[in-house]
Amino acid sequence: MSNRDKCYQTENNSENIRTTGLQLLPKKPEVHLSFESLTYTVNTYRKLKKVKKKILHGIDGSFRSGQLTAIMGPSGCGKSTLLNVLAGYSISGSSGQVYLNESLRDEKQMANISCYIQQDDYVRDLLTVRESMTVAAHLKLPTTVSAISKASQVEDLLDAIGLSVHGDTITKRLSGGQKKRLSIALELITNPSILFLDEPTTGLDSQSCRNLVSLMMNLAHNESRTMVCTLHQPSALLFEKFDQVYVLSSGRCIYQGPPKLVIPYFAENSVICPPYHNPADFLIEVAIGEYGTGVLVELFDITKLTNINDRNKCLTISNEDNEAQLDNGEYQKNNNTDNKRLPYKTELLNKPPFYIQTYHLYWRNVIMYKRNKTNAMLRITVHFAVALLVSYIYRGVGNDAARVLDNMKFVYGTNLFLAYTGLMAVIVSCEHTIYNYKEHRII
Ligand SMILES: Nc1ncnc2c1ncn2[C@@H]1O[C@H](COP(=O)(O)OP(=O)(O)OP(=O)(O)O)[C@@H](O)[C@H]1O
Repeated sequence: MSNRDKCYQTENNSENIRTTGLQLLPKKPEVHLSFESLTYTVNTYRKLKKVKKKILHGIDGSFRSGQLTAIMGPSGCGKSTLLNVLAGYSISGSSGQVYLNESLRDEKQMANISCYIQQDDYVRDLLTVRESMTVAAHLKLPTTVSAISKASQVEDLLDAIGLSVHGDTITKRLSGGQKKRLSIALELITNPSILFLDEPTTGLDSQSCRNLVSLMMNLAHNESRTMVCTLHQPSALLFEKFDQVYVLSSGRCIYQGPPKLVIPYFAENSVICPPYHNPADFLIEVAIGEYGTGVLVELFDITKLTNINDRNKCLTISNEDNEAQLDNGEYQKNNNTDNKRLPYKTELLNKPPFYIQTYHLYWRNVIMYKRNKTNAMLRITVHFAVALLVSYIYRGVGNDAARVLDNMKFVYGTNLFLAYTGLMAVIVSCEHTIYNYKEHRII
């Protein structure tokens, strides 16, 4: 059976979601991401005084390749901050060690092997799905890859992600779930080993959530990627699909392990889940402190202690062992043989040169201008109107030597007008520009 045929059908869904191993770039190595004593501090201001605020309090953890991990916790507990720090977006203010297998994280390597899919879908509204993918392929893949190969990879990925039938649809017409899948496909072009997703299920209905989680699960299980996402309050059905959950409470870890072990683990620490309760809701209630802050302190300490004893910190119980461990009543066990940090090395990706990137960005903008006719017509009309007005005011002035100062004002004014109207476009699209910078880890 070819890789293409290894399709995966989600339960009770109308859409097929498939993953594929067909990639132009060589498969990047499996990467086991772990971190020790991770702290993140920001500056806040109280009555003009700078005050340091700790958001992450020296947490440890480990996210394994081939697993889908959900970072959970109440709002404001530091989920996105943890994702930003791990992905290398928030460097200043953070301390502690982040490991890629046995090596300490290197910023360039991290950018090369990972991608970060943010909560907001930054897909270009006016491009079709296929055009978005093609531009991304031209911007991200090396020039040694031919245009035909890039096109075939785009088709392959669209097929894999279940969007080939929507290839010619303008992205603003896509549903929320389809946009999210397009965001993932855009990142899969470079074949990353680690995918970070910030609240991917927010705003999606239960069916789309299930489809998306199934897709992430496939990417983790079938292609041995390390998938880490933040999650708010999933349904019980969705919750148990994850391989691992990492629970934060006020910037501290209170649990890491398989979802099935949550209830027995807390029960062992005298926190009993009420019957018929969604375990995900129960987790959040514990993390908020509804079962007492004393329990939370105990849970911090136990998790920390387990982590200190374990070289790779927080719990990593392999899936096969889950049932057996559940039966034995063993929860946070160290798995030293599994956790050995493996050597990690990968070649940095050669991005296309600046002039090629500029060329593709230029054509992307031309397409977008052509599709946004109202905007283009408005700009042309404004320029014509201003030209007519200025030429009427300055009619016959050019030949009059007594009005040199007026001529100077004319040159100054027209230059200013042209510069500002050009700059305005930059200011309006500034948000996207910042995102692009972030995407390429420039800031
Ligand atoms: N640069 C910053 N300056 C001040 N406070 C910050 C900064 N960044 C994050 N915070 C604070 O850190 C806390 C954690 O923020 P974070 O966005 O990580 O929470 P979260 O768990 O992702 O929340 P949500 O689920 O609501 O998105 C919040 O209280 C937030 O206000």
